[in-house]
Amino acid sequence: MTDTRRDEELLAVRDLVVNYGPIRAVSGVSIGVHRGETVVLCGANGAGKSTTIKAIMGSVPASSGSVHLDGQPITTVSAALRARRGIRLSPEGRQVFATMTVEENIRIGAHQLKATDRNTRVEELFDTFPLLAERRRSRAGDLSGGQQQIVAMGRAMASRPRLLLLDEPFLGLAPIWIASVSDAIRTVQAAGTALLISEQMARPALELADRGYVLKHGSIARRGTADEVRSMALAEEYV
Ligand SMILES: Nc1ncnc2c1ncn2[C@@H]1O[C@H](COP(=O)(O)OP(=O)(O)OP(=O)(O)O)[C@@H](O)[C@H]1O
Repeated sequence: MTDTRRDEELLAVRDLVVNYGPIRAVSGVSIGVHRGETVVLCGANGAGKSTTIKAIMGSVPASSGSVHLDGQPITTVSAALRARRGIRLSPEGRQVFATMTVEENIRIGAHQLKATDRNTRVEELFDTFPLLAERRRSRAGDLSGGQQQIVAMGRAMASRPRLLLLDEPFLGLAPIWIASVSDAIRTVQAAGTALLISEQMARPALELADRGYVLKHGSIARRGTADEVRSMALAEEYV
């Protein structure tokens, strides 16, 4: 018997429509992410990237269409339950808990693990993200944007997700921090975690990706390998 699960997509979004009242933000989007794969969703401001990511996480409802994780429908499942099933989001604007330390932020991310596993996981994260270990006792709000991005990713990785959603991880970062966040993303990839990255600044994200989609006015305008999407994005000035 062949192992069809290996070929099956980890995340399958089909014909997703999201309306905000009378505004249609996402209009029939179909995307897939395989196990261990990195996929970029790029497009201009307002194209519908964040809304697609939020609908996958379950923080905005799908008006129609479906979302499956590992072949199981999760379209109407709460965000909390999706997190338990292995999807985690590092949101646009990082949204770290500014008055808490880096370690406290990471511990919050680990809350769904068994109590006996939490300390081990937190130490594992400090081993894999040395930049977090260096700032372990710093207030998260005192860190630079790039450092906060890595805190947000560490917090999301604390529960060992199978799929990590990154919404605009490079937004507003200086080149040196783009390089550090790229390194942190490579660490996530090395752990075997699948990634879906929403990014207006497509170039650094596509350098890390296997495949990409280009969203325009709420619909998928293009799709292809990272190289193909990079050429399209260059021609259309997304990068
Ligand atoms: N809460 C909301 N209520 C009403 N309209 C919204 C809301 N959030 C987003 N929109 C609209 O939905 C469309 C898609 O927005 P979305 O934030 O998903 O795009 P985006 O590609 O992520 O853009 P950005 O790069 O600015 O985050 C835009 O027209 C936006 O104005």
